Amino acid sequence: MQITLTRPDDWHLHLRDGAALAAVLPHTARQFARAIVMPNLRPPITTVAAAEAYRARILAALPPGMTFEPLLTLYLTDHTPADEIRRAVDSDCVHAVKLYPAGATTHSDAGVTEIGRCAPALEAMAELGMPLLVHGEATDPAVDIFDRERVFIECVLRPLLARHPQLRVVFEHITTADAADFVAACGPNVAATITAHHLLYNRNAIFAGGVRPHYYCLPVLKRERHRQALLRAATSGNPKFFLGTDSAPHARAGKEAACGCAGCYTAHAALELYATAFESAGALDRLEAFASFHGPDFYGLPRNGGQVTLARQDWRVPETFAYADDDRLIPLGAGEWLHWRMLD
Ligand SMILES: NC(=O)N[C@@H](CC(=O)O)C(=O)O
Ligand SMILES: [Zn+2]
Ligand SMILES: [Zn+2]
Repeated sequence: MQITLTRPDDWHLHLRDGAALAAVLPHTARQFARAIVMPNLRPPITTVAAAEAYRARILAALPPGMTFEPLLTLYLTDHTPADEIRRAVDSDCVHAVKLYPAGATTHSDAGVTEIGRCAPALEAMAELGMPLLVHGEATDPAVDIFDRERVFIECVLRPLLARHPQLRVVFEHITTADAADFVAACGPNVAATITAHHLLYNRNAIFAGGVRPHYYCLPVLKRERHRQALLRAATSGNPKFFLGTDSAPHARAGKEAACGCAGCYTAHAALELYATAFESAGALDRLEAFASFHGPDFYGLPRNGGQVTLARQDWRVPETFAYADDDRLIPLGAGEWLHWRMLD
C-alpha cells in the first residue's frame, strides 16, 4: 500500500547553524519543499540583514542536487522597530516574526518581557499582514508547567488579538484542547501548527519506566485528553491547522544531562510520524491537506508542485545520527520500528 501527497512544507523548524545545520538539513530537504525556519540562534536573528545572511548559510549547507526553500523569520524583541517590520515585508526572505516570551523556551532569553513593549512592531505587522508566530506559554514561574499554554491564551493571546484584531497569528506547536478550541473559534487570521510528537504521545512518554529526556520538549507533552483533541483538530480538515514539526535538534550531551535541553528531533522521519498519527485516527486521506495545502494557503504562498510517496513498509529508526560538537543526535523513536516509509 502507498499514499502519494503533493510535496509538503514544514511550517515550524529549527535548523541551527554551522555543523549542526549541515547535519540536519538533508533530512528536512528530502521531505519538504520549504520550511519556516526559527530565528532562535545565538545571537538571535533580529534583523532582515541577519536573516538574509542565515538564508545564504542554509542554502550553502544544502547538499548538491537537493532543492529546498528556507522561509526565514525574525526574532521579536522589546525593541524591534516598526521599520524592521517594513524591511521584512519588502524582503523576499522574511515571512514571519516570532514571539518568544522571555524565558519560555530554548534560546528565549532575548525574547519579549512584556508584549505591550512591542506595540509599534505589532501595529506595523497588523497593518501590513506580516504573520506573528507565537510560542504560547506563560512565563510566570508560579504557573504550573502543564497550565502554561492555557494561561497564556487568557493572559496574553486573547488580549493581544483584542488590541490588534487584524493581526495574523500562528499559534505554534499547540499542545492542549484549550489551544485547539481557541484557534478554531478565532477568525481566519488565526491558525496553528501541530507537531507529530504531540499527536503521537502524551506525557506518560516522558516517564515510561524512567525519565526519558528525548521526549522532553516545550511546550511539554500533555495528558491523553489533550493529545486526542489535537488529533481531532489535525484530522478535521479545518484549514486553520497545519504541519509544523518543531524538529529541534540538540546534541546528546545536552539532552542526557542533569538539566537537559528541551526539544525533540523528528526531521529524520517527519512524514512517517504524521502518517502514523493520521492512520491511527483513520484519516490518512486528510494528511495531504494538513501537510501540503493549509500552510501555503495561510501564508499566501503557492502550493508546491511535485509529489512524495509513502509506502507501508517496516523500517527501524537509527539509534543516532552524526551531529556537531563531536557528539551524536538522538532522533525521536531511536531504535524503534516505523510502519510507513517515504520513498526516494
Ligand atoms: N520545542 C522545544 O522544546 N525547543 C525548541 C524551542 C521551541 O520551539 O520552543 C528549541 O529551539 O530547541
Ligand atoms: Zn516554541
Ligand atoms: Zn520550535
